[in-house]
Amino acid sequence: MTIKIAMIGVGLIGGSLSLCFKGKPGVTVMGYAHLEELKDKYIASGVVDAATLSLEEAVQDADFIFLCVPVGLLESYFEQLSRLPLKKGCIITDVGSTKASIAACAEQIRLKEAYFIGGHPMAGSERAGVDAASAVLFENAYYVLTPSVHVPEEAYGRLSELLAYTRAQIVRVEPLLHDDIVGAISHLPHVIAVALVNQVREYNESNPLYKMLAAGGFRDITRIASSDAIVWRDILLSNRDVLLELLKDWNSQMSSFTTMLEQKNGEGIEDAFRQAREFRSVLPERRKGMISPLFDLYTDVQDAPGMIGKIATELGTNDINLSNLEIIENRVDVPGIMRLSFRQEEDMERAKTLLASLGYQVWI
Ligand SMILES: NC(=O)C1=CN([C@@H]2O[C@H](COP(=O)(O)OP(=O)(O)OC[C@H]3O[C@@H](n4cnc5c(N)ncnc54)[C@H](O)[C@@H]3O)[C@@H](O)[C@H]2O)C=CC1
Ligand SMILES: O=C(O)C(=O)Cc1ccc(O)cc1
Repeated sequence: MTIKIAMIGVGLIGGSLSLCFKGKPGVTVMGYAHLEELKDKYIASGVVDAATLSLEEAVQDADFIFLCVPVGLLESYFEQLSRLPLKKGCIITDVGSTKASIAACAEQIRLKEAYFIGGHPMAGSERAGVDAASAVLFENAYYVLTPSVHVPEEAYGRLSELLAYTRAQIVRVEPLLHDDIVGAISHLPHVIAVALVNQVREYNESNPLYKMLAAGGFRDITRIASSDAIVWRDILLSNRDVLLELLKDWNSQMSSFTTMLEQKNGEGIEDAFRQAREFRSVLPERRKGMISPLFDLYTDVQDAPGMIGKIATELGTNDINLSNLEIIENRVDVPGIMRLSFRQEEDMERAKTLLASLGYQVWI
């Protein structure tokens, strides 16, 4: 069986998806570029099998079409696709960071013989362009899909099956709920990071010592302020209503700090820090992701480097899929704990039995 995938926009996300699919049995990836120099670059970088400047040629006979352009261009591409001859049963999906506007567009322009399923891989970086693409970008991340009621389960299943190549975990979410949640956990933090960096940038104009001393921590917590301006302009404008509400709440959080400082309310400041720490401590600790937890197993660590190799080999030999392995060190002079995370509860149970039989002390 052959599968043709058309990638419309081969940047960080389109390029990373292409790398996940290219070379898989029967799969060919065709990139669409809107500029001649990009077409040559896509081919030269080896992320796609072929590239074209013609949208019609890119999508001809495609089984899957991925729209990987900035959010502000999604509707125009969707509309163009609805007027092109597409393969019967073709699945069009997107990777936009907002889901309500493209879902509304797909609701208005009903495709005849193709299906639209909105998508959002919940992983990325502050980098942009095909040079930043990576085959492992989505591993261990969540991948949101927002199928409408008109999409048959068969089509949803076909897309989920293809996305298994990304090694991400599929989560089904309603578009409006997606935008509310992602607005709070991703879009608002980007706004805050940019505002914070710009505030310090302005202070720095009168005293360059700000920049000099801002190395390290400040740089780390504001990493996302280096994200692509066009991509983020489109995301914020597309999720404008949600963000306006979130910013009202953010302003009231800031006002509460202003009041506590004016009133020298030390107890209130302590409470704010304690409440934040408590909630943060129950956030899932996996590096990428948002909703469902992993299944975790713990064991004492005597010799971390040696044990990691041994345990990973034992699990691999027994076909147990380990999702993540982490050493949690509390103090430098005290042996830490190893956390083994599994996507499937069954894998965790099998690992527990296996490691216990090998003499390891394990607990959940
Ligand atoms: N940056 C991130 O970490 C994430 C981004 N997304 C979403 O993925 C989408 C793509 O973003 P990135 O890959 O980060 O951006 P990018 O800038 O790396 O890639 C965008 C691609 O679209 C192409 N493009 C720009 N204008 C075009 C046009 N008029 N016609 C055709 N192609 C055009 C660019 O040449 C580039 O290949 C956006 O909708 C974004 O919201 C989703 C998850 C994570
Ligand atoms: O750089 C980071 O950490 C990100 O926040 C990446 C990111 C950007 C946009 C998305 O829609 C999802 C993930």
